[in-house]
Formats: sequence, C-alpha cells, structure tokens
Amino acid sequence: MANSGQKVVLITGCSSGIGLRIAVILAKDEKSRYHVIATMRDLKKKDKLVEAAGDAYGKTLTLLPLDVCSDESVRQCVNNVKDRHIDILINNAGVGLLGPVESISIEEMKKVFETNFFGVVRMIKEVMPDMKKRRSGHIIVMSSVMGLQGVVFNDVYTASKFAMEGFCESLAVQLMKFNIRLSMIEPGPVHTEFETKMMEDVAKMEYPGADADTVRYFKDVYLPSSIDIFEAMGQTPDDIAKCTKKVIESNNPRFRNLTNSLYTPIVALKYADETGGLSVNTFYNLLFNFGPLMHITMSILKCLTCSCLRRRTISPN
Ligand SMILES: NC(=O)C1=CN([C@@H]2O[C@H](COP(=O)(O)OP(=O)(O)OC[C@H]3O[C@@H](n4cnc5c(N)ncnc54)[C@H](OP(=O)(O)O)[C@@H]3O)[C@@H](O)[C@H]2O)C=CC1
Ligand SMILES: CC1=C(/C=C/C(C)=C/C=C/C(C)=C/C=O)C(C)(C)CCC1
Repeated sequence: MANSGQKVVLITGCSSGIGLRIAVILAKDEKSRYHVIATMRDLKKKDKLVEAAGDAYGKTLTLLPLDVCSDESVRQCVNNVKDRHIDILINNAGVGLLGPVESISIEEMKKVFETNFFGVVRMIKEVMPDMKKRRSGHIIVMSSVMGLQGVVFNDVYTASKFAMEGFCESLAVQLMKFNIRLSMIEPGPVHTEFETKMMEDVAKMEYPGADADTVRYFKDVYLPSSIDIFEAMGQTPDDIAKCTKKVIESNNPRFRNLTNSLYTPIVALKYADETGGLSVNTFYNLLFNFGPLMHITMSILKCLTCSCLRRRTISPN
C-alpha cells in the first residue's frame, strides 16, 4: 500500500518492454516517491518484471491484472486500487501491425484500434473523473513517432496512434482547467518484443490479396530499410523509461515528448511543408531510390542532428 507522501502510478502493459522498464525505474526511485501498480493482462507473465524489480516487489511495486480491451477488467482493476486514487496513469499497452493493407482483414485492423486507441480511451474514462474531483493528476500516453507521421506499410498502426494523438490533443485543453496534465511520449524505434513479434508475424504471413509487386516492395525494399533504421537509431526500453520519468518529474511537463533526436529531422519534414509534399516525396526517395543506400542515409541523418534539434527532444540522460 502507498505511503501518504507517495504518488500512486498505474501502468498498463508491464509484462515486457517499455512498460516493464518504466515500472522498475519508478519502483526503484532513490527517494521512494512512487507506489507503482504494474498491470498486465496475463499475470502468468509476471516473472520477468518481478525479477527485475527485486526488493521493490511487494513494497513500492504491486501487480494487478488488466486487459485494456475489456470494460469489466478496467473497472475491476481501478476498483482494486485503494480509494480508486491514481495520481499518474501511464497508458503504455499497445500492439503493432505491419504489411500491405490488401492482406490485412478489417477484424485484425479493429483489434489494433481496440488496444491502441479504445484501450487508452477506456482507461482515461475510468480514471479521469476521480482526477477531476481531486483537481490533480497526470496522464501519460505512450504514443510514437508514428503518431505524428505516417510510415509506409505501417498504415493501420500509424492510424491508431494518430487517432490517439487527436483525442489527447483535444482533451488536454479541458483537463488543464482541472489541473490535470496530459503528456504524449513519442519514441522512434525501440528494441523490444514489439519489434520481434512483428518480424515473427511477417515471416509467417503469406499476404493473400496483395499483388506480387506490392509484396516485393514490402519484403525486399521496406523490411531491409526498416531493419537498418532500427539498427542505426533504435533506443532501449530503459531510455524511454528514463524519458518518461523526466516528464513525470517536470514542473511544467510538455504535451509532446519526442525521445530520439535522430528522428527529429524526419518529423520536421512534415512541419516544414504543410502541403505534405516534402515528407511524402522524401520518404518515397529514401525508400525506393536510396533504399540500398539507407546505411549512408542514416549516417547523414546522424550528422544533421545538431544540438539545436537535440534540445527539442527529451533525452534519457
Ligand atoms: N518498440 C517500439 O519500437 C515502439 C513502441 N511504442 C509503443 O510503446 C508501447 C509499448 O510497446 P513495447 O514495449 O515496445 O512492446 P512490447 O510488445 O514489449 O509490450 C507491449 C505490452 O502491451 C501489452 N498489451 C498488449 N495488448 C494488451 C491488452 N489488451 N491489455 C493489456 N496489455 C496489453 C503486452 O502484453 P502481453 O504480453 O500480454 O501481450 C505488453 O506487455 C506500445 O504502445 C507501442 O505502440 C512506441 C514507439 C516505438
Ligand atoms: C523505411 C523508411 C522509414 C522507416 C521508419 C521506421 C521503420 C520507423 C519505425 C518506428 C517505430 C517502430 C515506431 C513504433 O511505434 C523512414 C525513416 C520513415 C524513411 C522512409 C523509409
């Protein structure tokens, strides 16, 4: 149970990756400022988290089951928190989806929205009324650079993150009136099971419905470039956890928080040309004309990432 001085933090999707690292870093805070309620949909997956939490488990970190796709599970989980008092809600749970749109069923697409969009909305609807009554709280949403800019063959995942960005950008204004802050964290590629799960799915898939050229562009052009990008600019879940802690501890938390300065020039293309031409044409050229030179392109991007751009991101250090 939380001490009176501790902030209660509820995090979704803590069985692996970014959620697990945020839970551990906050639970091991040197001043014990947080009581972490780490949630996951299947508590049988708790071992990695329990091991990483060490002594903190049972003291500053407790576990609860929570499936963000179920109204009942969300309601029960929040009811199990003492006085339903949550100071900081971290919406981290999410799933990826990759591949040609023609080969993805509408059912699969809806599942992504059910988790990445409605999962967050469901959590906010359950927690926000209590925060409003108390006139305090901080809601964090694990968005993505793909919440700001589309990436080829990630059409549905990108759409789910865009939906969440739009929802939160609208809600943030109203919440400010109740002294509740809303912050988006926008990582680029991060080495987690998210990446491995997607690559495993890709290896299994046959892509029915997509023509041979599209499958070839996906498998032989996009995938190798994407692997290069993960290698060149991938962050660790620990990096994202440290950035998230900084946002929580800021006196004046920003609404948007890009975590990767290497990705800033890519996002900047969208804002440099409101017609969309600059980003669409640059991505086309990077993929189809310079695809094999992606290694070099990535090095150039690294050079372009001057300290001025770095200041615009939250750094993990
Ligand atoms: N990795 C990356 O490159 C990036 C990831 N992100 C975002 O970061 C967040 C975390 O992803 P990451 O750590 O990388 O990936 P992981 O796959 O390692 O973690 C995702 C977590 O979400 C959980 N989850 C999935 N569906 C549900 C559900 N219905 N209810 C509760 N939990 C659920 C998973 O649980 P289970 O084990 O049960 O499946 C898992 O714990 C996601 O929102 C993702 O979109 C953003 C930018 C980049
Ligand atoms: C291929 C390719 C790109 C790929 C970007 C990738 C692969 C980003 C991954 C982001 C992730 C994994 C976010 C998760 O939420 C760019 C840089 C747009 C440039 C055009 C070619």
